[in-house]
Amino acid sequence: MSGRLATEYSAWKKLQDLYDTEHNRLVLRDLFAKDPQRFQKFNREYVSPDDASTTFLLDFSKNLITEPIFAALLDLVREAQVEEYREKMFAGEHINTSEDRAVLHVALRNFDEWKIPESGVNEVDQVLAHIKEFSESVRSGEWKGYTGKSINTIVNIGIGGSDLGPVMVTEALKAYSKRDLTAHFVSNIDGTHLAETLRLCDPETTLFIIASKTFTTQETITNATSARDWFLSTAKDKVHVARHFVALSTNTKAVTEFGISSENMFQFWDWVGGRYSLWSAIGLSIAIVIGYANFEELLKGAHGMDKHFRSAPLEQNLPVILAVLGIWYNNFYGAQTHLLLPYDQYLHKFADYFQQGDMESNGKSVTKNGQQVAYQTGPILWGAAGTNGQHSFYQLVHQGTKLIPADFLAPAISHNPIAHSLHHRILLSNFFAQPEALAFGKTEEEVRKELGPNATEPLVKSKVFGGNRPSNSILFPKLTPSTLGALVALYEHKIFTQGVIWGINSFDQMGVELGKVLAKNILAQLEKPEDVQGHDSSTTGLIHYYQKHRKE
Ligand SMILES: O=P(O)(O)OC[C@H]1O[C@H](O)[C@H](O)[C@@H](O)[C@@H]1O
Repeated sequence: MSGRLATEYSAWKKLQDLYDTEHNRLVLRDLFAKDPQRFQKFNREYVSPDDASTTFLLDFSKNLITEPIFAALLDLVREAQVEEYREKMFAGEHINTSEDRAVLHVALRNFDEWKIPESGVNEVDQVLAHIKEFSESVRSGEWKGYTGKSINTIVNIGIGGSDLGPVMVTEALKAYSKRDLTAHFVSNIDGTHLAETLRLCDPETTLFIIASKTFTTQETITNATSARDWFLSTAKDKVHVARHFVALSTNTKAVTEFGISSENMFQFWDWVGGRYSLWSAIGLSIAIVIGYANFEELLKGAHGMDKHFRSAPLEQNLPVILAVLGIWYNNFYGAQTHLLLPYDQYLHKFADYFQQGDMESNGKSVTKNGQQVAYQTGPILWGAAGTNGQHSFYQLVHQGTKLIPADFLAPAISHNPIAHSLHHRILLSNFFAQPEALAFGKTEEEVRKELGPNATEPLVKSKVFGGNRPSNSILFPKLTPSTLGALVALYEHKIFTQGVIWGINSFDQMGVELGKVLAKNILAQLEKPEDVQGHDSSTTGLIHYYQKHRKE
């Protein structure tokens, strides 16, 4: 985030030399065979500074690194002044330079630990109290709809960061949810999303939570307006809107204009980035679903990781370690993507969540100083919950032509130990086996031995696993609110660290604007063919085809 080109650092040049001279020798089979201490050297246990039960193990021994490479990667962190930029973030300096904003999601879970001199920070506790009071009154049934019935359904209407965080966390912590309360999430402008959701709702017992930082996002405002129309088609009187619509936003004026009174608005601030907002008022649906005490545990878990990130020496600092390993593959091995593979069904939205978190943050190609980068920045992030992915795309990960570094995550204990934990033991055996198979593969010799002398050459070749495919394994006791908070914050700070090294601004998202502007222009031209002006022949042809075939 210094804005310097990463390639100018001497540590970068050193890493390039190390890659050029060493990479042919970086064979995991050999590295493990030569060094019985390899696991000891390259694993770290995280224990939250606030709560010893929030803990996990990061095993990064199955990476294509040696101690000198690891040391050089940490030198890069020092040279890029990650520690200085980290302090600037925590101090509330405006490190989001293009928008002249502080980056203070850490202030949303600070619990008075650090004094941060930014306006709004002193209002965080007040908003948390509002979330607590409101979520408790909905959960207890005290909050009544317009006919006097309690709320049994909530619908969060929001998109991007105003959707993905609440969706991911409410799924991840379903074991803690109030089972007689249903939560829906409507994000897409496609009317199908809202229509199919409203079919499941009763206007008398449904609460709509309109989540939008800006309160100008076309999808959210259109969905919210249609939801209000649907509600009023039964409730009739506008005065009832107050019992059934609340807003989460930084934009009081637009919220009031929409017809939601300020006491039903949950405030946050421009220093909360959309993709870092689940800790803010945007988390209201989370608090309603899992209860405020669990929501606070989530925040505390993240805060513990903030403290770790801020104080642990680099060689012990888990976000930093994940960040530099990512850089090693992304920038020196030429890996294009990174996999997130939680072996936990509850985390089935984890990769979706971090697609925005990582790709909207680090999908940039100019530095903070406006220079074009001549190196790769943020990876394409993808993933799925294990073991589903194994029966889908793992073929390519094991035997395809691409190097795809992966993070495997799993809980030691399941919330659902059915069949005497048989399911969980099978799940975990896969969690242990996959990184092993990726790293060590199966040699031609092993295949020949297994198949016997009559096997054809093509069959032998097709069964060889090259191995040497790197991965991290993260194993935690149980998926609790606090552990989830720590894991999310771990990846947030990883993204921060990588952004600083690449010299980019991880906290704006200019790349999402152009399409929005063009869509607005096209929306005004959709009625008549003669209105379609100013486009290339492809876009014009497509719109004309639509106009010929639409039947309203
Ligand atoms: O919360 P909103 O203001 O409605 O914004 C929702 C989303 O809009 C855009 O797509 C931004 O790129 C996202 O970062 C943001 O989360």
